[in-house]
Amino acid sequence: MELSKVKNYDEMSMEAAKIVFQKIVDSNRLVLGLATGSTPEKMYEYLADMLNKNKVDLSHVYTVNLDEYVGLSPEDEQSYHYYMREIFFDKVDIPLENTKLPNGVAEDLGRETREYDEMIEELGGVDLQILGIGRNAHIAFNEPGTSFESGTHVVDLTESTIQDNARFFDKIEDVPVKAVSMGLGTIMNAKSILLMASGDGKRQALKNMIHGEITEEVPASILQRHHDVKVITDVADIEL
Ligand SMILES: O=P(O)(O)OC[C@H]1O[C@](O)(CO)[C@@H](O)[C@@H]1O
Repeated sequence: MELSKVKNYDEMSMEAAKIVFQKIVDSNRLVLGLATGSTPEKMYEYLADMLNKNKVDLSHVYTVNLDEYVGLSPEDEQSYHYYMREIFFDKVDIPLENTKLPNGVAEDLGRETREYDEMIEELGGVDLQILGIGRNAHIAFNEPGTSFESGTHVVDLTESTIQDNARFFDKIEDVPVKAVSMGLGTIMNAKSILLMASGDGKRQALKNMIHGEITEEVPASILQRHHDVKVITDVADIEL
């Protein structure tokens, strides 16, 4: 694991954007795993700026997102489909057919999860996976207790995640209680991983992830077993 300590959210976002930008420019074909949530917002903004200023062609870039809420259609403003279009896809010149997210309104969710994993495999796997981390050390929507071997699956969100995400909704009852999420096994298959964490609220999760026991109770702790993880954080007293 590699650690980059930065001063603030802005620096974290810029450093991450530069890494992703370079990877895009250096590759003939790239599968990017994308995350949502508040953490990567500014990174997408910086990345879009860099791509546009340099007129980078993105027809060789494919994206697969980590997760989507169950019950929210792509047109729903709270859906991750909507978030990705608003924050990134509509701002850059990427063919929309290259961008994939789980379908949270699929009639058969079990089939959706299987087909999502197959789709990732057909693309050749994820080259670079961007991650945030939840306060309870969840990555994607893999809550404590999720199997380290899990593929894409349907998740019951924990109370703490529902509370954390309530800020994006008018009222807490509107927060979906289930999501379709890539599994920990899926994430571990990525060739490289870039995890961003900002703010003191993530301190304990980061400490547990880096130094704690590798246990399914701390989903992000599995990253200790990945050979190519870079963490960028503005949390002051985090060490490797
Ligand atoms: O970036 P945030 O909003 O703090 O969320 C942290 C994590 O929680 C999720 O939004 C899911 O709840 C992840 O996608 C994200 O990595």
